[in-house]
Amino acid sequence: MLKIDNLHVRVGGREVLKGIDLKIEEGETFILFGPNGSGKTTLLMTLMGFSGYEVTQGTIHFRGQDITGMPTFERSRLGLAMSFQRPPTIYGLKTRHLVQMCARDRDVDIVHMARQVNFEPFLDRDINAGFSGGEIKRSELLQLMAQDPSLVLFDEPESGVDLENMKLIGGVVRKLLQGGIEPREDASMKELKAKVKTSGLIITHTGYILDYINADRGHVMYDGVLCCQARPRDILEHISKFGYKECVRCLN
Ligand SMILES: Nc1ncnc2c1ncn2[C@@H]1O[C@H](COP(=O)(O)OP(=O)(O)OP(=O)(O)O)[C@@H](O)[C@H]1O
Repeated sequence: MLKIDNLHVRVGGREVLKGIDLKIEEGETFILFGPNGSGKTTLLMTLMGFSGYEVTQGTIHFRGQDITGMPTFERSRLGLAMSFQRPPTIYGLKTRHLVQMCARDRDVDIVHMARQVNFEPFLDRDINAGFSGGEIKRSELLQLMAQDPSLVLFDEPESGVDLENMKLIGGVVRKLLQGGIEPREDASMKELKAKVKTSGLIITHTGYILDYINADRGHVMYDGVLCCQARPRDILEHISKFGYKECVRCLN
């Protein structure tokens, strides 16, 4: 599904990613931990192809295609999507219209989808304008549900979310990864069963999202390199006990 080889990325004149190798299989969810400023968001932004993230070495393959130099909209059409930690406010663009754009030519019922994330009352508000932390996450999820990607990148799905909203968001993230989102109320069982699982790459600091999803593998990003591959729960326990200093030891 995704194959990253020896990826080096420069941001703002500084090398932030220093040789990333990573493979994510179809239907697999991969977890990324790491201290602030280690380069996790940079990896996600580079995978989406945003400007300002200059690949100086290495390649990114997605669904068998080399996407290293591909524009963002083409990556999105290939099935790559991202939920941002701090998405921008877009005045003059209603949430309903953005969700419709995300769906492109899929037959979706936006109101039915919005109900699944408790977001119906927000459809006619400008995108992210005055939205709370939890509302921003639900808006992001609704866009992803409409888009129906094959690989979704989540940048800290828990940030700014209270515990009650976490339950809702965690449940929808699980459904999204399992391919179980109903595009319409009348979607047939056959249609739902035909949907394959979605792959995921999730950045988390707290690990709350692990209570809702199945994730077998994780890594720590430390100063632009990946280290300490293990089960996500084990990594989290280790970081809680010893901090990230053990990761430095592992790199030497
Ligand atoms: N546009 C930019 N110009 C200059 N430096 C940048 C830019 N974007 C990111 N950086 C720097 O790159 C480094 C990695 O940032 P990044 O956002 O990828 O870290 P992160 O691991 O996601 O951190 P956090 O856990 O705090 O979200 C940081 O030192 C950051 O200041």
